[in-house]
Amino acid sequence: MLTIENLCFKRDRQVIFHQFNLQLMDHQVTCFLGSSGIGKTTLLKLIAGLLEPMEGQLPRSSESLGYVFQEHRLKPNLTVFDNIAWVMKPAIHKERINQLLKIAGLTHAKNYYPHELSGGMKQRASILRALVNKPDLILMDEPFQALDSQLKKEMLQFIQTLWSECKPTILLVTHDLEEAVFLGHRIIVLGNTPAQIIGDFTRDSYHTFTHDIHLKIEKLLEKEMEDFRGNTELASSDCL
Ligand SMILES: Nc1ncnc2c1ncn2[C@@H]1O[C@H](COP(=O)(O)OP(=O)(O)OP(=O)(O)O)[C@@H](O)[C@H]1O
Repeated sequence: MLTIENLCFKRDRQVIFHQFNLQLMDHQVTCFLGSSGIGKTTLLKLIAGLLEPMEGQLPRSSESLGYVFQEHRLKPNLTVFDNIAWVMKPAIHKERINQLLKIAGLTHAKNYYPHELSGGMKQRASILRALVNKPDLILMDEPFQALDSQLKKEMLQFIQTLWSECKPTILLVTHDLEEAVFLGHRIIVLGNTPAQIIGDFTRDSYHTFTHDIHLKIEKLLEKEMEDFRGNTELASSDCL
């Protein structure tokens, strides 16, 4: 179980989390949805230990943690293979890189440099880099946003295959409900300021999210966007 207790965090004067609590099951994919700027990336960075909370308890920053950032962050002077090998722990056999490249359809590009890759290939390579050490916890921040719909489908399938391989705990931030429904065992919707959980949905006994749940989440997101627009308009009229 991954437990966040009484988390408080602010940026400049903006309070992003105030006494925020969350419990997440191990070996599940949990997806976070919510309007832009609500604090989804901040939450991942706090969990990863990249940001320090003002108060509260976060899960211990696990040694075996993989982080897929919004942008690919590949080293430009290393090939795809070497980018992955560069972060690999000595205990892991290099054959794992070849296996992962095969699953991701990147075998032919293993000796390419990042500038020779398409956006989707770069993103796949950076996902492999985050997975190579078989981390127990994988944090993914909108990893598919740069991909076209076909590639996104393939990547979703790819992540599902990788999840079935060793069942890591995955926390995925996304704006795409279909993506969350496809991959998530649980979907958490964040709203309000400071951020709160305004929706929390788990798959039903048939292991799917029902149509009803889809509609509920869509409604929550729409309402959240309306409130967000309202607040932005108020804020800009305050400036006049
Ligand atoms: N480096 C920073 N310095 C100051 N404020 C920041 C910084 N990064 C983010 N923020 C602010 O923190 C708040 C939460 O940002 P965060 O990136 O976590 O939101 P998000 O929900 O991930 O948004 P998006 O969906 O657009 O990626 C926002 O109001 C943002 O302006």
